[in-house]
Amino acid sequence: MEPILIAIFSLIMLMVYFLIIKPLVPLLLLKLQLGDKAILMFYPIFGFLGVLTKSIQINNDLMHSINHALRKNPKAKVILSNHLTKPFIMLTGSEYIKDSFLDHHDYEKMNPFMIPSFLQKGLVMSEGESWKRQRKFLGTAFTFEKLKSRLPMMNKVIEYISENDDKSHLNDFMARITGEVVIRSFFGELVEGFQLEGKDAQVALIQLTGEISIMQLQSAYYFIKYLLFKDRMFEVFPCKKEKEILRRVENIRMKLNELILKRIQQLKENPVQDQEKMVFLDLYVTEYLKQQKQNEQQIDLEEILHQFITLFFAGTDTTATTSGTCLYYLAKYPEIQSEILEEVNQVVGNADINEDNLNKLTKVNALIQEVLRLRNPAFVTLFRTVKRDKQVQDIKLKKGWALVQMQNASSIQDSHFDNATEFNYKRWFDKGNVVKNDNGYINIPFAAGPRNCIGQHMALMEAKIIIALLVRKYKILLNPDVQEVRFGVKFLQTVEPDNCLFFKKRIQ
Ligand code: HEM
Repeated sequence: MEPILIAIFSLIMLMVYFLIIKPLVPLLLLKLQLGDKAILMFYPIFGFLGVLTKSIQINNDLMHSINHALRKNPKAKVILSNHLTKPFIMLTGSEYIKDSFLDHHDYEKMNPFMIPSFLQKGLVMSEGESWKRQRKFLGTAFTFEKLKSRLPMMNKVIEYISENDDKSHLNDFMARITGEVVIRSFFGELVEGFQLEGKDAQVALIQLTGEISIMQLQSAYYFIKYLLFKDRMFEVFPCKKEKEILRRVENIRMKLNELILKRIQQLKENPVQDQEKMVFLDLYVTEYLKQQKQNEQQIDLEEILHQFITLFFAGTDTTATTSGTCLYYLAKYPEIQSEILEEVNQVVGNADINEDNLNKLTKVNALIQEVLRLRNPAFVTLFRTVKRDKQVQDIKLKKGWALVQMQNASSIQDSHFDNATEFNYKRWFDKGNVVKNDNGYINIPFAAGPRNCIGQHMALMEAKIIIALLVRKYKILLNPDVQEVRFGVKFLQTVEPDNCLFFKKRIQ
């Protein structure tokens, strides 16, 4: 009996050491050093994700606990938490965030997909020279000037999907629109009627990427596997669900590869001459063929495929959730909805949204800015690992620690916005003086620095058209059967439940 008891005792002591003492001691030392500048939110095993989950359970709002702590202690520059056995540093002070964004080479992003064959070689995950080359190459395609040729396509997609979707699931409805826009922006006419797994391509991709990204939040088994093995988690003792996901990933990869190869063949025989008409794939294939001719191959098929998945992953749910949250606020505040409808009728009338009227939708723009300030779906950046011991302002970070930037932390402080926690879209009408004590890193919903969001113009363009066209066509109402609307998390900050809104067709 005794040896068994000793073994159990030793196991418990080991667990206490790894799960509590090991991450907690450096956090306590940091707290001692930083005093008021640090808030300690230690939560054994689950860390930051445990804080969010508890905040949803108690307050119906994933950000409540963190925002409450930050407002109570406006001097705080950092939240100290844990990620299983490691210290987890959440930067909240704008100077700290600035330093870490500028020194981006010192941090490695953790792949949120855990499947390296899907995203790893694209812009979000790549590093060093490969990231620099991709950023430069794609940067030219994401300017407003280049994107404006997509406006007719966006109008068409929104019209079609809003007419045909049953609109009973807000986030699905929005993601069908934004997913289709990304697919068409990448592949153009090549994807007409394109299906994956017997479904419309964007539906299959949304389902798959959604399932993968929330797996770790759904069961402790996946969560601990993710913390232990990261992007190798699917390789280690895969369960039935993981094997099924890997099969779907392979199937989708194969279908996308066929599409890319088809375009390579088409452009070999018949190159596109007009740069303005090129979708993202055409830009890639043209460069790929040019490099092949010059024997200087840098882009390969795998990169093109990963880039598509990257843009789909980065551009679909983010824009969908932002638009969905805007619609929720319009339902909650009917007077704002009337003001927005009046603007749309005056500026756009019955026409499509084009380059001229898009920029005159100042109230629609103000609504989106306010949602991004207060309810940014990307409430923190992707998790990072610190690559080497380094200093950020007065914090000494150790190699291997986990870190995120809370890019909206300053947005809820009265020192930067009047009545900061109040939803007031009118604050954005006065363009000049919205942000107080601004150092350029206070209102940064799309992050900042060299690795800021490359798709921000596209996101704003899409969200404006979605809101304008939907408000013109439908009266947006809160579903009376839904007792409580909450801000939860489906990888991103999301309005829940999914059936919280009604869309009642307006009499034309
Ligand atoms: C409202 C919608 C959006 C929001 C709030 C948003 C937010 C962000 C944020 C915060 C980052 C930095 C992430 C990090 O460093 O961990 C980022 C990066 C990125 N976003 Fe967006 N995004 C949106 C829409 C889009 C769209 C529409 C696309 C493209 C179709 C896109 C493509 C990207 C890419 C490729 C990166 C990585 C850039 C790099 O590392 O160089 N995003 N986004």
